Amino acid sequence: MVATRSQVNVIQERNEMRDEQDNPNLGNRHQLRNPHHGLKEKMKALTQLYEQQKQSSISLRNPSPKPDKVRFSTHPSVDLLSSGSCKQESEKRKLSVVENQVMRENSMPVSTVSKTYILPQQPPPQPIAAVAEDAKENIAVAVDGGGGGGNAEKIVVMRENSMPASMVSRTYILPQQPPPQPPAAAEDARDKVAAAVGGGGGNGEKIVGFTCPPRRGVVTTNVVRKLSMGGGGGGYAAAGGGGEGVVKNAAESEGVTVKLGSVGSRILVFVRLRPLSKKEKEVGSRSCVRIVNQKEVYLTEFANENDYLRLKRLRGRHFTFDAAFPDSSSQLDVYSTSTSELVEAVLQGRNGSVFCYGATGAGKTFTMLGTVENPGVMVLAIKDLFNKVRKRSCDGNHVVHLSYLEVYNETVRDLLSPGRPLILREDKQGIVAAGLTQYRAYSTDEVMMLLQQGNRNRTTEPTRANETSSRSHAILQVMVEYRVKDECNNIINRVGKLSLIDLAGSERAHATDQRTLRSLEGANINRSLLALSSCINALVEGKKHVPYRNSKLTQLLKDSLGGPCNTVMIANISPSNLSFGETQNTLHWADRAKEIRTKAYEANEEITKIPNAETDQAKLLLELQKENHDLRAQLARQQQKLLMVQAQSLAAASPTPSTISSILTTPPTSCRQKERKPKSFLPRNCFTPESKKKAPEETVKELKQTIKMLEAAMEKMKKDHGLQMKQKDDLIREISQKGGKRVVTKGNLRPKETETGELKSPSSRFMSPAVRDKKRSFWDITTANSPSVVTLNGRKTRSHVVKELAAAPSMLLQPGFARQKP
Ligand SMILES: Nc1ncnc2c1ncn2[C@@H]1O[C@H](COP(=O)(O)OP(=O)(O)OP(=O)(O)O)[C@@H](O)[C@H]1O
Repeated sequence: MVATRSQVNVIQERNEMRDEQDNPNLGNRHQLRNPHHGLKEKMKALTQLYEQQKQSSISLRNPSPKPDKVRFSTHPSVDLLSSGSCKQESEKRKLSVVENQVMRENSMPVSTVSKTYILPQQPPPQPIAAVAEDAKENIAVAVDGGGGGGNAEKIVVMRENSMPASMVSRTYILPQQPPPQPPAAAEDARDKVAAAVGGGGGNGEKIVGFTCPPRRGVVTTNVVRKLSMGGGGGGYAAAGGGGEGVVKNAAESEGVTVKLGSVGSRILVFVRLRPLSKKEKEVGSRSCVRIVNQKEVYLTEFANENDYLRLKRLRGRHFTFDAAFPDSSSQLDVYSTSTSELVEAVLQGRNGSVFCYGATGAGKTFTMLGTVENPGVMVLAIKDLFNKVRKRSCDGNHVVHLSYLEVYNETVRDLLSPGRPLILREDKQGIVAAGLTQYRAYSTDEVMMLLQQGNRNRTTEPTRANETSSRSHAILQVMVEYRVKDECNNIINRVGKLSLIDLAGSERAHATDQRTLRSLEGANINRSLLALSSCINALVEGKKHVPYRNSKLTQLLKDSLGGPCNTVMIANISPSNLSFGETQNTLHWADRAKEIRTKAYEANEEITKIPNAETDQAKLLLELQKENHDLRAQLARQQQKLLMVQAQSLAAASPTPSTISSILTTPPTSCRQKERKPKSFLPRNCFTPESKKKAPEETVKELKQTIKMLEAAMEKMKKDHGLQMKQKDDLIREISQKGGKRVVTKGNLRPKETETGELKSPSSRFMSPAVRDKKRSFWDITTANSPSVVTLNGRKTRSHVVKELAAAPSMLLQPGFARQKP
């Protein structure tokens, strides 16, 4: 008969209480011996209270002849009737309550305590009393469940933290992890412990807890691994998911979030369970895998029907991973939990690898490639990548390159342009397949097309386990190059590489196909997978030499396993009990792989600095261009001013309207010059892109010359202006001198008629400048459009104006104003 720890404790307490009664001095010793004394005291008090309340309710229902003699307070330690006799009575009752309980617990049928599942959920901190209450409830469940008796399986689900030690029937804690040993030896050791505990395979549940001390350089997850062997009606039927005793857990509905870097730089391991296939259902296979809490995988081995000795014996194992996907998980669930962060990291210039591992037909290709309706990780990753690239295209330039290869029978082949086998070479980038085609991809559709093309070239054959079994390992590599300028104008070049690997599945060789091509393929696949396991072992054990060179596959995976890379492993498993061996093997290696640590790394980033001298010259060029622009604007303003002054002075000095109009309308010399030769002041290519190609010194020289020319032009204009002013002054002086000698009258002004009696034309009267000055009219000004005829003084005369009027089109020549010809 198996006694639970709680039962052992209660018996112990009873003995201690008796000892205390016999010898009160033992109280101190008891306290020292039991570190949980306080908790137990409280538990005891609570148990008593519970019993007291039960008693009182019974007594209320069946009133005793002396009902008033015993009354209970709400707290067991406070007795309202504190007489000496009552105290004795209550002490006696306390003892009898404990005895009753022990009796009941001892009489519980063993088969009722069949299993204890520990959920790693962290409850909020509770007061000790609450914990004790919890514990009591759990005991009650376990004990009361016995009422049902028989072999019925009872499952107690409780939180890890709230579980008192007394609840576990037997817990063997191995004090120290034995030195690293080959997997088979480790397996053996565990089995031995289990066998020792399981004994003859009685009815009771035996639970063995392993607490592994942290390995060298390994992050421990503080999860108690359990190996359980049961017999009879108990055992792992519920864990097997065979339909009986299904454990429902609220935590199942919780989302699993796995953050890169949140667990250091170790490989993240996920497990994906596929649904039972039609074929498997037809042959009546049962599911032997169950996923609980989205992280834990329970594997059950059902006994062989022909093995009558072990018919009732079940063997199972429990594994914990970063996440475990049940058969109902969608492709998107798998992608977003396992790979989406890797894609983001690749855009930051980091390397990432995802590889699917598992037995043939376990669902590796389905996870990686998927179908048209259910695209897998490769397709979803590429879609996501291009979406992200499109969103960031405003920041810089992205270039996506793609390659797709397979390793078949230890030869590497290009799937995008099949041809001769490729040779692997090691260079500073790592192991590369020489001559592998790198396609530049511009869109998701294009990549999809390339993928389809590559998959058509991939070697697949129907096998016993899978109609379309991949007989090769396929590696799709996507390289993303990202170029951007930072604030200092430096060019940052980031290169990230994402490797998506669909491994071939191993299959057990059968005697019948020993000499077939399939068996040769199988042998090669197994060889490379064996090489992969050796590498995993070496990496986990921290060995200096990792045998990557043992196979082409491990050579290609060197970066992903032990290099600077974010690596994700998806272990695919079948739920069928017929594939138990393969599933156990896969889970075992996945569990090992969890402990591989990848190298610390930084983003593959290259910064190209633009030399300071170059930036200085570029700055100088810009400054000079700006200065040039300002000077031109300034010059234009000066010219405008100058023109205004000229116009005003001329208007004041010379009444010739045409002169004024010509000044106003005719652009200044410099402007005319500019019009004719627009590139005379500035170099032809000052603002053209070619100017960038010229040496800055040359540009500076040209600009200086331009400035000089502009200054000279301005000087000339000033001189002209001064000259004109002088002329004006002379003219005024002359007029004033003439005016001083004779008085100008109308008569004087009128020219004397010639002796021939010939009358001068009226226009001759207007020869005098004084009169001309006075008689300026609107019409004269309008003639400004006429071609300028300049006199000696450089001014126009009215006669000229009149002459011109006939020729020049003016308002007078407009209809209604037409001048009659004499
Ligand atoms: N999660 C899943 N949901 C539905 N069907 C699945 C799932 N996983 C796998 N399958 C189906 O199981 C069968 C085998 O899967 P798959 O070809 O992916 O196995 P595999 O591990 O790649 O095998 P091999 O190593 O021989 O290539 C396929 O018909 C596939 O559609």
